[in-house]
Parts: sequence; structure tokens; C-alpha cells
Amino acid sequence: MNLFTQMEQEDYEQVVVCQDKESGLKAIIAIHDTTLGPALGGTRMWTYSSEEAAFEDALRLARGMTYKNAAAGLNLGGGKTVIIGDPKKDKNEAMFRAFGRFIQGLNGRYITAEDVGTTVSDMDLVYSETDYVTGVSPAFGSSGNPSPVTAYGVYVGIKAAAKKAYGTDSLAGKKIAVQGIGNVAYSMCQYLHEEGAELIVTDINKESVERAVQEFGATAVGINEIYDVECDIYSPCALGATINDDTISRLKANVIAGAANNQLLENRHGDLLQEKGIVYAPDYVINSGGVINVADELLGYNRDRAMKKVETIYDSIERIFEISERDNIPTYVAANRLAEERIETMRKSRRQFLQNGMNILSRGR
Ligand SMILES: NC(=O)C1=CN([C@@H]2O[C@H](COP(=O)(O)OP(=O)(O)OC[C@H]3O[C@@H](n4cnc5c(N)ncnc54)[C@H](O)[C@@H]3O)[C@@H](O)[C@H]2O)C=CC1
Ligand SMILES: O=C(O)CCC(=O)C(=O)O
Repeated sequence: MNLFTQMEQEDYEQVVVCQDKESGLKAIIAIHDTTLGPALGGTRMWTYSSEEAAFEDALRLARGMTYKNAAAGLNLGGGKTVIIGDPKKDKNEAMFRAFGRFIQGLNGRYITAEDVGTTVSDMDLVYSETDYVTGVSPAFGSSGNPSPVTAYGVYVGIKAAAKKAYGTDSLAGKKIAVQGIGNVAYSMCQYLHEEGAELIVTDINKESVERAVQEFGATAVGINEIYDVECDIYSPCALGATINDDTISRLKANVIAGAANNQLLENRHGDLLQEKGIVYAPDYVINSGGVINVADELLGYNRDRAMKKVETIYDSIERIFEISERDNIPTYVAANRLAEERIETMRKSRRQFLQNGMNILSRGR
């Protein structure tokens, strides 16, 4: 991997490599773009197959956060950390405290939170060493686990997508196929069930499926069967890349809207959805409730304010559909355009501000 070439091609600002021999910490903090503000993005802990794979993931995820934060209307840039290790075996207190000191050293250029493999209690340890962490325990005046809030955002996003496809945002009687009943999807299914949707679910974890069957009257199907079921909406809430050549030809839904990150295997699969007239709610817009929630901590956390902001995901998704229709472009391109335009506008206005500052400074000299 040629790191500097990749950084230059995709405009990464900074990559920080952190190691602490005593605790076993091996972390990569990637900061993609801070035009809109400090880079905010979670910390993923994962057993990467190679160091190169870890770098790739950190870079890809950091860039994704630039787009997610910009499209969500947050005054935040994009960054992310990966910690190399097994979240079930390799965690220890010293590791997260050492990580916290590395973050503190960046002096606010990067703010972290949870991601796959890290928890609220890990963030509490990070918090003991740095101010620049969100998603810590409510006991510290913080917002805690972001998943239920992410779930609410996905729920309102599904409603906006249903309105586009079916002319009404009511989900009563709609058949919704949910892939993965984890933290986000469980809370999401509560909302869907309350509204009268019919749920079809799958998960590799049998207990999670059983709970959904019992609590929501869901119908359970096999891991691979979920792509073939008759349904109105397919909601991917487990893995990325589940929208690909194989699944697009099998899916029966007119709407794809779910929590998972990086749902399209390749961009061309977003083009294919557009050609087939399938309404696709771009992943990083519909799942931005978690980051909207943790970002509210930077203002002094207020749950009502955070939830009101999360509700605007409905409008953002509608706006993206409008741009997609107006410019005849796939919805994922419309979302990218929205994010890029906001960053570019702010970049220009900041340049303007600096220019004015220079004029003032040079006055009288
Ligand atoms: N937790 C949050 O606030 C946010 C989560 N996301 C994304 O949403 C997705 C779900 O996140 P969480 O609910 O937090 O994760 P989770 O780990 O709690 O849930 C994922 C579920 O998917 C299941 N699963 C894994 N492989 C599967 C397969 N092949 N088929 C069916 N089920 C499978 C797992 O058993 C688990 O129950 C992830 O892609 C995550 O990156 C995005 C933004 C914020
Ligand atoms: O939701 C979070 O906890 C942090 C934000 C983030 O990393 C994400 O949305 O993927």
C-alpha cells in the first residue's frame, strides 16, 4: 500500500499511528477532512487480517464520516480510528487510557466515540484521559449507547422512503425484511411493530431471532433466504456489501432502507437500483442518528434536542430523492453531491473570511 499516494488522491489530512507496548495498543487514527470542524468518528476494534487491511479500513471509514457528518448538517469533519485486536480477548484498561492520551495529544482535531467492537465502558476509560470523546456513560452527563437513537433515525428514514415508493409514509401492513437483529435493528423493530408493520427477520444469532419472533410476532427465515422473501421493504442492518449482483436480482422489495454501513458492494450497484426503479435510502444518511446524537454532547447533551435533529433525517432523505429525480442521478450520487456541495461552500466562505482577516491585519502597516 502506498499510503501517501492514497492520502493525496483522496485528500486525507492526517493519519496517526499509535502504539503502546505495555497495553498492546495498536491504533490508527485517520483524519480525512476538517473543513467543517473537528473530525468526529468512532473507534472500531477488529481482528484485521493484516496491517494493510487495518489502514484501508481506517481510511475508508474516516472518509465515510466526512460525508456522513456533512450530509447530517453537523459542523464536524470526518475521522475514524481502528484498533487492531480481538474485542472479546484483547481489551484492557491501560489500552483505552493510552488511546485517550493519544487523542488528547491531537488537541481536539479528532473526537472519538463507539463503533463496532467498542462500548460505552471503553469510552469511559478513554474519557479518563481526554476531553475529546463522546458516547460515554450518562453518569458523566453524556448520551450513552447511540444505537436506540440510530434506530429512530433509520425508522423515520424508512418512512420517507416508503412515501416515495408507495405514496404514503404509513408502514401499517407493510412487509419489512430485516437482516440482522442487533442493537440498532432491535430498537428499530419496536417502532416498526408499534406502527403495524409485518416483520420478516434473520440473524446468525438464534436468540436474537427468537426474541423478535416472541416480542414482535416476526416471521423467522434463514440467513440466505432473506433476499428471496416477498416484501415491500428490505432493511439491511447487519453487514455491508449486501447489495450486489447476486442479491439485486433476487430482492422483491421496492425500497431498500436500513442501518448497515457501506451497503452497496460497488457504486455501480447504486446505479443498478436506480435503473430498476428501486428506492434506495443512502446508508450514511439514514444511519446518521448515532452521530447526530453523540455530536449533541459537544453542546451539553440534551436528549430532546438530539431526537428533534434526528427526526430531520426524514427531510434529508426526501431532499436526496428530489435531487436524484431533478438531476436524474442515483440517490447515492445525490447524497454525495449534497455533502460535497456543503463542504465546498464552507471551504469557500472560510477562504473569504481569511481574506478579510488578512485585509484587517494589513491595515495601517
Ligand atoms: N450502533 C450504531 O449506532 C450504528 C450502527 N451502524 C451500522 O449498523 C449496523 C448494525 O449495527 P449494530 O446493531 O450496532 O451492530 P450489532 O453487532 O449489534 O448487530 C448486528 C447483527 O447482525 C447480525 N449478523 C451478522 N452477520 C449476519 C449475517 N450474515 N446475516 C444475518 N445477521 C448477521 C449479528 O449477529 C448481530 O445481531 C452495522 O453495519 C453498523 O456499522 C451505523 C451507524 C450507527
Ligand atoms: O455513532 C457513533 O457512535 C459514532 C459515529 C460513527 O462512528 C458512525 O456513525 O459510524
